[in-house]
Amino acid sequence: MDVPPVWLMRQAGRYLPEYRATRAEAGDFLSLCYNSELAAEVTLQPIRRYGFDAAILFADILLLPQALGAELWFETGEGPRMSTITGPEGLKALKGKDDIHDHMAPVYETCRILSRELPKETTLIGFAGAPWTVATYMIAGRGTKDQAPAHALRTEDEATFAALIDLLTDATIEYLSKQVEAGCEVVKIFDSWAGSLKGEAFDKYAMEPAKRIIAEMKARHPGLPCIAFPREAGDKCIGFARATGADCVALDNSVSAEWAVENVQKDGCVQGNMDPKLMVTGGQALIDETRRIKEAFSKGPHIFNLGHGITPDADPENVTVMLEALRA
Ligand SMILES: Cc1c2[nH]c(c1CCC(=O)O)Cc1[nH]c(c(CCC(=O)O)c1C)Cc1[nH]c(c(CCC(=O)O)c1C)Cc1[nH]c(c(C)c1CCC(=O)O)C2
Repeated sequence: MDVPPVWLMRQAGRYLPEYRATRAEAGDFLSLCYNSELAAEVTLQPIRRYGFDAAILFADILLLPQALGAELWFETGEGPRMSTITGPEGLKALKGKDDIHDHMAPVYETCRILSRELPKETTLIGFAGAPWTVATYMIAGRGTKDQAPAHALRTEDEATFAALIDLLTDATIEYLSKQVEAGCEVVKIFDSWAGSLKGEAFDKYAMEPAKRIIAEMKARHPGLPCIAFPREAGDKCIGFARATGADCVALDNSVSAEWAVENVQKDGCVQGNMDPKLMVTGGQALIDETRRIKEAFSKGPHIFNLGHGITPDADPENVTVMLEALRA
């Protein structure tokens, strides 16, 4: 059986002691994101330790709204906090799609350092949040369980909501294009809250923006591979690649590998989808599940990954155990 390429979402992160040391040197998470040398260093750490096939740029999906003028900070132990957009005035106060690049210059510099320093065989992945997911944070000012404030704006003032999605779509294209010009070889669009859009709203606000971003990225950068991650979209993953032009659909662990083979992998490459908890609990279950997922997806194109990011309580040794089981 062929060994699939492998990398992990959040592979640079708090479960690694060397990440925690570099983050302490930077001061805090956002300072780390904007310190090109240190952001490149934490991107490289899991590559040195594990030899993953891909490195993902170290940054965050919420840097883009910050570049557009939103306030952003992280509350220790809680997560991101932002200024809120509740109506047309909030939207009007934002900058234009082309006004983000001075703010993002350190991120582009991180890409340039990485494209010099990564081993030739390691693919550099750039990324952005999908417009819907980024909008949920900009509207609520924080992470929410059910994205209720964003759904409320969508139904109560759809003109403002749709204009925000359009701005984010356009700005994401400019942002990702610069990442590619600076050396990223693949781009990934994270739609972490895609699952809370239903029916026509999913088509309009998850599928359409992804389609527009991917079409423009491919027009500007012919042949650029694009990964889409419509997290917890379930049945909506069926046909998602064809509808959006994505070359690969990243799967969360709410769908079974067997279901995904029949319904999603038949159209092209899939990425995923081991439960991140196994990186905490380890043991024989981790080895068995690694082999089971590898085997299940072995008849078609597959990139091994988790269904969501590796968590801070993961044991770094379990990553080695997984890699040995996968590469055996
Ligand atoms: C929703 C979202 C965010 N950021 C991201 C998403 C989409 C994917 C997902 O669903 O996880 C994406 C992201 N965030 C980060 C990356 C870097 C690349 C990677 O290693 O995958 C990527 C691709 C670094 C990060 N982004 C964050 C960390 C932890 C920062 C730290 O305290 O050191 C990292 C490594 C912080 C962050 N950033 C965000 C939240 C909600 C949090 C707090 C939760 C947490 O602490 O884990 C917003």
